[in-house]
Amino acid sequence: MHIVADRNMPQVEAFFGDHGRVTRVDGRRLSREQLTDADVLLVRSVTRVDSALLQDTPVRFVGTATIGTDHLDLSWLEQAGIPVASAPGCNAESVVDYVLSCLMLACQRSGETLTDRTVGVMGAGQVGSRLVTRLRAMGVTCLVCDPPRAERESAGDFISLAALIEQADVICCHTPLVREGRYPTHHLLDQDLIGSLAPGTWLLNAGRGDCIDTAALKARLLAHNDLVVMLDVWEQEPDIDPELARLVDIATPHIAGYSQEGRLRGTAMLYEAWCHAAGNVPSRRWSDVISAPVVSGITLDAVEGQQQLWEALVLCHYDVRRDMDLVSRYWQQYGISAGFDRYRREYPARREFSSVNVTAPAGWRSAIEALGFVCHARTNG
Ligand SMILES: NC(=O)C1=CN([C@@H]2O[C@H](COP(=O)(O)OP(=O)(O)OC[C@H]3O[C@@H](n4cnc5c(N)ncnc54)[C@H](O)[C@@H]3O)[C@@H](O)[C@H]2O)C=CC1
Ligand SMILES: O=C(O)C(=O)[C@H](O)COP(=O)(O)O
Repeated sequence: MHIVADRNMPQVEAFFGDHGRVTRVDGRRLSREQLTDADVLLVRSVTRVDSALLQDTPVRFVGTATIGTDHLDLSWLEQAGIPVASAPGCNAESVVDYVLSCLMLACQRSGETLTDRTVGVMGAGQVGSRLVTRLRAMGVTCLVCDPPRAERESAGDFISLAALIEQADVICCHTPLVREGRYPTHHLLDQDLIGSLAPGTWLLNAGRGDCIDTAALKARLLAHNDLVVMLDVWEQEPDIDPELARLVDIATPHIAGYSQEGRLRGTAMLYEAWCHAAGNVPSRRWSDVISAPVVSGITLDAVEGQQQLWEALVLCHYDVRRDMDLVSRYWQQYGISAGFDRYRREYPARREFSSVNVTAPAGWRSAIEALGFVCHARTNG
């Protein structure tokens, strides 16, 4: 068996190596000629998988180690009878960790307390619903907009996008890119909605870049510069608008889901799906191949308040400024487009909050666990 895999997918050899030959490719530039004897194709979000790529190739299984599937022509793949696997939820915890790092940095910069803000979450799937769970456990008021879920579920406290924009002063976008159907998300935040954001609103996008009309966003920032904007995803990646990247408060190159756990779970989920399709029993799990964390424990002592604790803990473990600073160096050195992809390829290790055991006075246990860390409570503190 010949397995062709994106070079930016970890540990493919460890999972698939016993079953065939693995060839690594640059997923951004993959061509049909590279697939003339491929049986299995494993991609990331940067490869468009459609008839132009796969027609007349022997590929009989496609796996994408991502949550989003907008880069796959699913209807053509179904018509062609090629089984497809994605990795729902694989990196959702990682994205939530990223969002919390951004929010804590915004609090630190403005001197605000997160519980004084109201967070509006657009898209309450694997990522959005986990974010809401953590924020509500922290005591933060959350509003949720998810029309497909609102339609399907009788219970739930979903509101419209217009109401969310009116009532929330932090807006987090976690919608997939959907171009057709009843609930399209392309430019979901359009010029009018961007114009209606109250001055001082924090706007974060870790869904897909095209869900926001970024020309309109840039125009507003140039005219008023009255929003705090945090973008991990962009229109036209990797060739993103450098002026917009300079204007926003946090600019990262689509790495919200890049925890080591998230990336390994992606590979492992494809391996499990392929085993299932091929009638094999999986013999490896992601936890078998992950390396030991550099930091596995943090001790908190003289904590004065909840907000101080959250900022200290989150930014001590994962400070998003690391990624902002490093990628801006990559952009200077390699240019915007090449630097964007290169930083993602060489992404420095990041572990999820749940990998860290926090030792702290017992009274802080719930505030620590709400964030997603493991807490070892000291009764004498
Ligand atoms: N920045 C990054 O590194 C990452 C980005 N993503 C992106 O985040 C997206 C969301 O991820 P998941 O939560 O795992 O996906 P999911 O498929 O579990 O959830 C998406 C949710 O969005 C809702 N939705 C669909 N159309 C909507 C609309 N018009 N308005 C509001 N909500 C709508 C759906 O009903 C669903 O509940 C992915 O599709 C992917 O594009 C995912 C992982 C990492
Ligand atoms: O899972 C998703 O969906 C994502 O957006 C991934 O984090 C994107 O990572 P790559 O597949 O582009 O490496």
